[in-house]
Amino acid sequence: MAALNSTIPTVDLSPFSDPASFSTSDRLQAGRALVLALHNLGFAKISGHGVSLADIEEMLGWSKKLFNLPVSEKMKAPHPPGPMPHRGYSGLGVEKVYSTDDMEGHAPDEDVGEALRKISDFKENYEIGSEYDDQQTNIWLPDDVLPGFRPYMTALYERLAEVGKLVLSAIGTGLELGIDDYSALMQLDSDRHSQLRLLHYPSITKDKLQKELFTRLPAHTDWGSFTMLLQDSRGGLELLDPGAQSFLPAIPEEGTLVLNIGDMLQRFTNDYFQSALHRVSVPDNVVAVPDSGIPERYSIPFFVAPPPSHTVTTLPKFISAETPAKYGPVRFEDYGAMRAKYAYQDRGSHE
Ligand SMILES: O=C(O)CCC(=O)C(=O)O
Ligand SMILES: [Fe+2]
Repeated sequence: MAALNSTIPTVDLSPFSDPASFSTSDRLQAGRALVLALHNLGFAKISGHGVSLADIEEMLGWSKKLFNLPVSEKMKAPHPPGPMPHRGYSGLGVEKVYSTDDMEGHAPDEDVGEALRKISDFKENYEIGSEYDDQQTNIWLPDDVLPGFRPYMTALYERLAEVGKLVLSAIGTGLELGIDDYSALMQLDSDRHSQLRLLHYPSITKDKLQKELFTRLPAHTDWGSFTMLLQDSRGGLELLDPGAQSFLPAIPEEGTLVLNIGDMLQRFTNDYFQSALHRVSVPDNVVAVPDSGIPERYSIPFFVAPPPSHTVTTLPKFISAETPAKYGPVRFEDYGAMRAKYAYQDRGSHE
């Protein structure tokens, strides 16, 4: 079921997306293949997830339409100055992604947010949540700026939330969880509190990247349950192989999504699945074009997350004498606030 593709396995989830055509034992086999990949690496590529090539083209098409708008139009749906709500448009250099390691090692009087910003992220992003989210309200462009964008993205959110459920059920099947453990796993997915993110990395000269004034996206882990990501044919996403301690490129493969474990599934499984450290760099084979530099890139991650009020605890099944508990219970909302604290310059009420 798992095929090797430049060492990142691709797992076919058709037995879950098209259950009528497959047997229970096909589902078990596919689930086990997924669990094996996630246990070994913390990430995998998935196919057979039910999102067609035409859907993928359409998603990237809308994202391009959005980012092609003049900045003055995009700024009609501005992300607020602080980290919450994490909604709307952020222009180049506004949001800063970082890892927990980056938060440490600063002098007590140092402005950590400013120190992190010495290298800015050369990307623009637009954040969308569920229309039914009771904590964060979407920030939409006025309808006449990009007609059809809001209904398309609202439907896309719902669609990807379903794919997220399918992935989680494949994980639960592969782990062969009993009914109670399975329902605890399912609580790591709230249809209303996940996040759809549109990302655009404009072209940039190699010189700028080499002088280390800018990065596309520095190494970090995602803090939700898991992430499903679509990238265009340019590539650039790299994930750390924890065994080899080297980054593996997620070479774009038509129709596949990249799945990576986030901090909540790591805690839930006591490191049986490790949260994948990943970054966006410039693929080795990319040729810089004179004047414009390295070509632009688009990606669309969907972050599956628990409800904000949910306290994530490790499943006893993953605790033993050889693997003692590593993590205490954590309320997802508190954890997210801690991780997002420096993402925007105005740290809002989370300071
Ligand atoms: O653009 C990508 O491929 C990665 C995006 C990502 O890791 C993130 O937004 O957390
Ligand atoms: Fe990420």
